[in-house]
Amino acid sequence: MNSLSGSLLLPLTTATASSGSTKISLSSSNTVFLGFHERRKELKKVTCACVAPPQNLGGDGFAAIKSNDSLKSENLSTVREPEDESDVLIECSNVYKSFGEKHILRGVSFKIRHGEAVGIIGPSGTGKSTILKIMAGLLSPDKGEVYIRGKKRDGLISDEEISGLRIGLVFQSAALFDSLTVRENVGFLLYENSKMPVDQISDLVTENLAAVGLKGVEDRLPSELSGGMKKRVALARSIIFDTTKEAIEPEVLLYDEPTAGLDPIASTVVEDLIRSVHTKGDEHEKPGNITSYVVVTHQHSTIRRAVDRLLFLYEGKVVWQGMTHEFTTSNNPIVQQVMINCSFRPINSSFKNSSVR
Ligand SMILES: Nc1ncnc2c1ncn2[C@@H]1O[C@H](COP(=O)(O)OP(=O)(O)OP(=O)(O)O)[C@@H](O)[C@H]1O
Repeated sequence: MNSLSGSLLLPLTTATASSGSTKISLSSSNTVFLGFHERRKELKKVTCACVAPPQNLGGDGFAAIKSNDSLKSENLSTVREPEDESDVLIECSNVYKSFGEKHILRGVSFKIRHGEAVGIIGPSGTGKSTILKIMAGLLSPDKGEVYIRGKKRDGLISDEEISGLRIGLVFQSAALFDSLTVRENVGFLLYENSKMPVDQISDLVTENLAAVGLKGVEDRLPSELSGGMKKRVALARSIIFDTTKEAIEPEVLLYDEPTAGLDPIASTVVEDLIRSVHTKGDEHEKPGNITSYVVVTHQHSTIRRAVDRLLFLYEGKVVWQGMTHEFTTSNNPIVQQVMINCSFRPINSSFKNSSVR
């Protein structure tokens, strides 16, 4: 059974999730005739949390590190400073993942540090969403390790009870529960998993909806919202937390193409919201706020507005990583080819359909 904690939320409407040996599947049609209490019981099966033991945090972790993973032709093997490991929240080490004959990830290694805003980019089908799901603990690697605050995760998040870090995944599709109202969607984990009075949860839902620029939509169903509004509701759901808890673990939020399908203005709103819920590792951060986040994106505006550091995934490996502004000036031949093929432009262009092969 999946564990539940704070604001971590992995709702899967019309989707299927594997959880250890248990396969969970839920479609909106499964829930449409149930009352709210029953529907919550039903939906509770598909929420899960990932947590790990606390360690001391510190440092900004923003140094650009070039990787020499698969390319030797570029200046990728620059001398690396000794690294401070105490601020590493998530580490993927030599991760491999195949689906049948398709070898998608072939030795992916990177670290997500306290306070970071990281983007994962790369050609379509290169495994960006797959590595996000592995970080979230929804998929386990075939080979390699995932460390959560220094502790090796064995299997999926549902397989163990560890505490100290919340990891939230915001799905590309927003993945709201179709049969629940906006209020029920946003407050879902608190209704289910906290001792907060219903009225207090309702107030908190309204507060979090206001934080993402939504007012008066609490009683609407997801089908009554635009695509951009759905994404904002999903964001509100991912940042809500139990305000009665004394200690709130830091949270890493993973966004899978948060601006896909949105027009430029709606994209900008979502990108700025992603920034606004980020604490940037401030010493006096508010509990419950997002400590670090990772965004999988094809949108240049998202890269420019919402991300500080980039990981470039290509043919199953991280072939380049560095600060966002360094990407456009990189000497890496693959990066340069992407720039030429995709006309890397500042605002709202996309390289989703391009190939660097
Ligand atoms: N559960 C699965 N079963 C089989 N194949 C899968 C599964 N998940 C992903 N794949 C395949 O793995 C490859 C990588 O998928 P993934 O969604 O991670 O790529 P991506 O880089 O995020 O692509 P895009 O940019 O188009 O969203 C694709 O070929 C996809 O079809």
